[in-house]
Amino acid sequence: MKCNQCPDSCQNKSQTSNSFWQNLWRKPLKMKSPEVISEGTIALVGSPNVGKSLLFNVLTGGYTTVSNYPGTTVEASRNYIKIASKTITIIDTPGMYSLIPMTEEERFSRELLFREPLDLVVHVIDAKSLSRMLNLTFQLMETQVPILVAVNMIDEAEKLGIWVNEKQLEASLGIPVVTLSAAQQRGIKSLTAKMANYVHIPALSYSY
Ligand SMILES: Nc1nc2c(ncn2[C@@H]2O[C@H](COP(=O)(O)OP(=O)(O)OP(=O)(O)O)[C@@H](O)[C@H]2O)c(=O)[nH]1
Ligand SMILES: [Mg+2]
Repeated sequence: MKCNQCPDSCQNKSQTSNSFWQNLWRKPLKMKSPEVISEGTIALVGSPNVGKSLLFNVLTGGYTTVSNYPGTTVEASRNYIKIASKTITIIDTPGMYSLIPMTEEERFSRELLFREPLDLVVHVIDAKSLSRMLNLTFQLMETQVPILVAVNMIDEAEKLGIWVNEKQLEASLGIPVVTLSAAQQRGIKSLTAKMANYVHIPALSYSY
C-alpha cells in the first residue's frame, strides 16, 4: 500500500515523510555561484616572511584562487573583499627584496606589478627591520602606482622595545602608513579604511 494512503496513525507514513526530509537534507544543493565582478585591485608585496599571506588570509577570510604566468612555477593568490561597498581583488604575491629581480619569485612579483592594473600596492614590512625594508618602499614609489606601507608584526617589535610611530613615518615618507599585527588582527580596520581611499567611488547621480 502506498504510504499516502495510510491512515494518519500509520507508522509507515511517518517513516516515509521522515526519510523524505532526511534525503533532502543530505542532497547537496547545487547552486550556481554568481559571477564576481571586481571593481578594483590591490596587491600585497614585500620581502619574504613579513606576513603577506597571513594578512591576505585575515583580510579575505581565506585563500581561494591561484594564478601563475607562463614559464613560471611561482604563484599568486587572489580573493575578494568588500571595501567601501565595492568588490576588490586582493593579490598575495611571492616575497621579493628588490625590484631588481634575483630569484624566480622576485621576477614573478615584479612582472605582476607591471602587468596588473593596480589601484594600490600595499608594501608589507616587518616592524623589527624597518630601515632595511624601506629600500623596497622607495623603489615601489618610483613605479608611480599608489603605495601604502603596512608595518606588520608590531606585536613582536613591541616585545623587543621597538615602537613605530605611524604618523611620523607617514610624514617622513609622504605616503600612508598603517601599523598592524596580522597575527593579533590589530590595525586591520585602520588598514581597510586607508585602502578605501584608493577605491574609486562613482560620483552620485541625481534625477529630478
Ligand atoms: N608574531 C607575528 N607573526 C606573524 C605576523 N604576521 C605573520 N606572522 C608569521 O610570520 C610567518 C610568515 O608569514 P607569511 O604570511 O607566510 O609571510 P609571507 O610574507 O607571506 O612570506 P613569503 O610568502 O615567503 O614571502 C608566519 O609564521 C606567520 O604566522 C604578525 O603580525 N605577528
Ligand atoms: Mg606568502
